Amino acid sequence: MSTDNFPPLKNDLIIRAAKGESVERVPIWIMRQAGRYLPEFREIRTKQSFFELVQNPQLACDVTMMPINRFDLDAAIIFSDILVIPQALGMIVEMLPSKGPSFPAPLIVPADISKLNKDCDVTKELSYVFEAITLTRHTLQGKVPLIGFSGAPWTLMSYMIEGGGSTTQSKAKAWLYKYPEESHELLKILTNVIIDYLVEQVCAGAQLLQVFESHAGCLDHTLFVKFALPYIRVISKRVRDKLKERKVSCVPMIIFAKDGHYVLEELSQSHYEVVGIDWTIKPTQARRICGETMTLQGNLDPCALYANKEDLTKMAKDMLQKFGHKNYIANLGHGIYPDMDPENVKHLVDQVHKISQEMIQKEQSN
Ligand SMILES: Cc1c2[nH]c(c1CCC(=O)O)Cc1[nH]c(c(CCC(=O)O)c1C)Cc1[nH]c(c(CCC(=O)O)c1C)Cc1[nH]c(c(C)c1CCC(=O)O)C2
Repeated sequence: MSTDNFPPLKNDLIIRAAKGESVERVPIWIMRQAGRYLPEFREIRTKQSFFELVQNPQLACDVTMMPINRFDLDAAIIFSDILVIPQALGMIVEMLPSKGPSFPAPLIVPADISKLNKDCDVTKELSYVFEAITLTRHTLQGKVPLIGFSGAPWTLMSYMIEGGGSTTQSKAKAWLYKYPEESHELLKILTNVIIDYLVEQVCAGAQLLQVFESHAGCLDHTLFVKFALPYIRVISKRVRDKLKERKVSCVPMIIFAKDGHYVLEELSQSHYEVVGIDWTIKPTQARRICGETMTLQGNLDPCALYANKEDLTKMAKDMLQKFGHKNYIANLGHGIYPDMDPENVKHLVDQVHKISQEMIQKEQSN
């Protein structure tokens, strides 16, 4: 499928917001917008395993389109997972029904790094993601932009050592204290793969990129600055350089470090157009730290969607007033939960549009 005849973009609100340009209404998308809270997703999951969906470009495209067909969202995000990178490096990852991701053979000691296929050809190993992106760009017919993504090095490293979810990340953190050099070696391997992966996603048609540092919250400032931040910075720089070399226009990049309020200043100076924030920091404080010209994304508590519609409207309004309509992309502060009522998602999306449009019109008439 061709990558040089994509349909023209009809809604570029999120791209304009990411670049700090003016918008007529605030764009909104929802992290994990294609997921188990949608009955049509649960239906398709009765027939296919999670990674069967991810690895089949047509099915991945169909799932990506599910929330776009239902709600007035301003971006699609390619249906995939951050754990496709450990898979490309040769690790086995299973998605267990009530447990989430699981690695039957995690990395235990630094010598295990040598088992990784560190020179893997990303173009080949993850070709299904690139095919899904190109197919989805055509299927979207320019309705909204398509976001590509990757996990950040520390988050991927911690999954590869923990072998699944963990509240303390203590096995992975032990590496940082006991084996700092080998930890850097692993982080460098991951960074190189992530860079190639993101560049290929843009070449395949991704119009924005989000880097997920989901496990920022278990580090302290010193560890983050040593083991996470340098790689986050190298990624944004090298992705831009590599795209330039290939004469492909760069796309806006979003860094989202869950629970990363303690490194917001550093993240806002890491050459990403957008900083995503969770609900543990006040919007006004995030603005103060990141500056007026930084585009912020977030940060409604995902549980706010359990509230009644009237209260949800108030929370949407409050969020818009605090962030302001400029340099802002509305979103939750983390992924949506599987038991959420899709009706409430629709309400949030529509209210963000309605309220922000009124705010902007009122400001223009003054
Ligand atoms: C940490 C992480 C993962 N995956 C991801 C992250 C970073 C974001 C975050 O911090 O949550 C990213 C991700 N995972 C998924 C997407 C798809 C795009 C989207 O709609 O946002 C994205 C962007 C689909 C998914 N990834 C997963 C599902 C549900 C799996 C299923 O259908 O059984 C979906 C729709 C599984 C997954 N994948 C992962 C976990 C922890 C789980 C289990 C938890 C859960 O079930 O929600 C790893």
